[in-house]
Amino acid sequence: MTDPLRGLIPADQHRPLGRYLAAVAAYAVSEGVAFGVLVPLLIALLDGRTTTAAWWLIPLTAAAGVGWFAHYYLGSRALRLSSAWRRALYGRIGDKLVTLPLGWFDGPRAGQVPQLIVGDVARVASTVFLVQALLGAVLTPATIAVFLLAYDWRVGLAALLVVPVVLAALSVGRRLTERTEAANHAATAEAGSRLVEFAGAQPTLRATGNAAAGRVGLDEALAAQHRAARREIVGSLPGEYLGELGIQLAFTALLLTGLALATDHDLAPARMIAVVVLGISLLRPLDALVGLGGVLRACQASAGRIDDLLEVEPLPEPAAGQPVGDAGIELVDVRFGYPGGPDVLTGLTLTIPAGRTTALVGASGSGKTTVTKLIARFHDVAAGSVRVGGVDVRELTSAELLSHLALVFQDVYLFDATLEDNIRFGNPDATAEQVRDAARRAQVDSIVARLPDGWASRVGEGGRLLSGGERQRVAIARALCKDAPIVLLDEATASLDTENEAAVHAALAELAVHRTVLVIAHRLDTIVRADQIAVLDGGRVVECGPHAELLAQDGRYAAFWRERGRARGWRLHAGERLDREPADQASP
Ligand SMILES: Nc1ncnc2c1ncn2[C@@H]1O[C@H](COP(=O)(O)OP(=O)(O)OP(=O)(O)O)[C@@H](O)[C@H]1O
Repeated sequence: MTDPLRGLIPADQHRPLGRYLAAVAAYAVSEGVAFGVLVPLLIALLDGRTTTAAWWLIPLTAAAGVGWFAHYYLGSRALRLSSAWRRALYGRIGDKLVTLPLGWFDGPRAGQVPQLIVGDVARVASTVFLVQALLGAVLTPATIAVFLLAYDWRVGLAALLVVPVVLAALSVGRRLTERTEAANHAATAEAGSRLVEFAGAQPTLRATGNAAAGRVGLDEALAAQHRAARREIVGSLPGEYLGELGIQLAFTALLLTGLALATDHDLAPARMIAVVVLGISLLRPLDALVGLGGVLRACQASAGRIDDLLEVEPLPEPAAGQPVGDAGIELVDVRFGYPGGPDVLTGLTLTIPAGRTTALVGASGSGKTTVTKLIARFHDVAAGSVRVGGVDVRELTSAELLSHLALVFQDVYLFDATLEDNIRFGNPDATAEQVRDAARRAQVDSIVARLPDGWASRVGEGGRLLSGGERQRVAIARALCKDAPIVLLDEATASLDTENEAAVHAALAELAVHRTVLVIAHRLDTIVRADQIAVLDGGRVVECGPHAELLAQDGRYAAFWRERGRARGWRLHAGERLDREPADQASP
């Protein structure tokens, strides 16, 4: 077994694995012995010596008995080992996931986790069965070879000489077949994902009256898959024929050797038949051996991916944190860029006063979300510092930091549980009264009223049974239940109906009471009401202050405000009052 696989074997499974391997070896050798013992039995039968043949039944029965016992033991052992490995790997991956930097879940590798958990763990756990097949394909022919050499070294030597030729023919054949198989697998996977995409895009395609155009990519993928399948059928034939040809030639070589020896009277015909049959049984498992090579490589690749995840370093943390002062936040000369990308923040400085609401505005991609993620320490800054309550976030343990923060992001995740369970998730120690109170303040009780089972209604996986605005209200209730002094909020960009709009606003107003709120503001009235507005541009804060002050400066913010106002058909009156409540969003 190779390194990545070996590294994933749980320490407490080394001994059981050793016993298992010994049983596998005993089983494989017993099979070889059974084949070997068949030769004298066959010779005795062909010579008409039935009593001698009957005596040979004793070692044959003994070998079969050992094989039967080992096989029985292996069956239960393999299942137990593989489920122990699977359990241990799930445990290690679970333990790792809770230590991964939060930013890891933003990255491309996070999308591979389902495949890792479903496919790769199962494949690594199945190596227990693979080892059995591999050892069988090596030890059984090796045992047969010993018998063959003992019965007739010339036929034995001929069999051993053709082994590398057979292996080479099988390997080349297998490679040819795998190449066309891989192309077909890729084309099939592509067609599958196009079909899934086509299904998911139905509402958009129909709404835009573009259903036919949406099929183009799918039809192309299906045609490509059809071509690849045909190529696989035609392309795999030479490979299969080559492997088969190698085995046939090897059989012929053995047969000719036996015939030559029999013709020269060096080998009795009965003995010749028996040893040639034994030689043929030595070559047969080689086909399986070559096939198992590909499976082993797939297992190694899976083990490598699991290993990569387990190797991800957590962000360094102090053993003990420091007392946090008030709920203010400071970002001082912060530089940050995502791995492999340009700097997103290029010396950003911002003070977010405790107990006040600060709105972040800026063009799409200007780094608003990144600022909130740096405060929650999804990533570490490249230069500068992020301080919460006067303490650098790198000097706090992650549990301590997150205990001061409530995150209400747009992609809020709700569990397929009841509304009550979802809200309680913010604070598992909350009493039923506290949960209901948070729900009431976040306007969740009106959702409860419309659901068939009220508080006991489940919200579906990811909260799909609720609308976007309702999901955000549950997330706000969760934050209220947690009662953290700092709230990082990404306001919903989805258009909300009037009722939801009003409810979300009321919930947000409740959340802002006595808390430090940093809101990525998309709605104009959220911006107007903020205590201060920070305008991001070029990776820095270019303007910061209350709405009236920034308007008076007549700088970047005022230009943005005028432009948005014109675009939405709104007019700004003296005193910064909008002439109507915005029912639309405005992502600056
Ligand atoms: N996980 C990530 N990996 C790599 N690049 C990222 C990642 N997240 C964001 N970015 C990039 O960083 C830049 C800033 O993104 P960010 O999401 O912070 O901007 P934003 O102002 O919140 O944008 P929007 O208003 O559109 O949500 C963008 O160029 C974005 O493509």
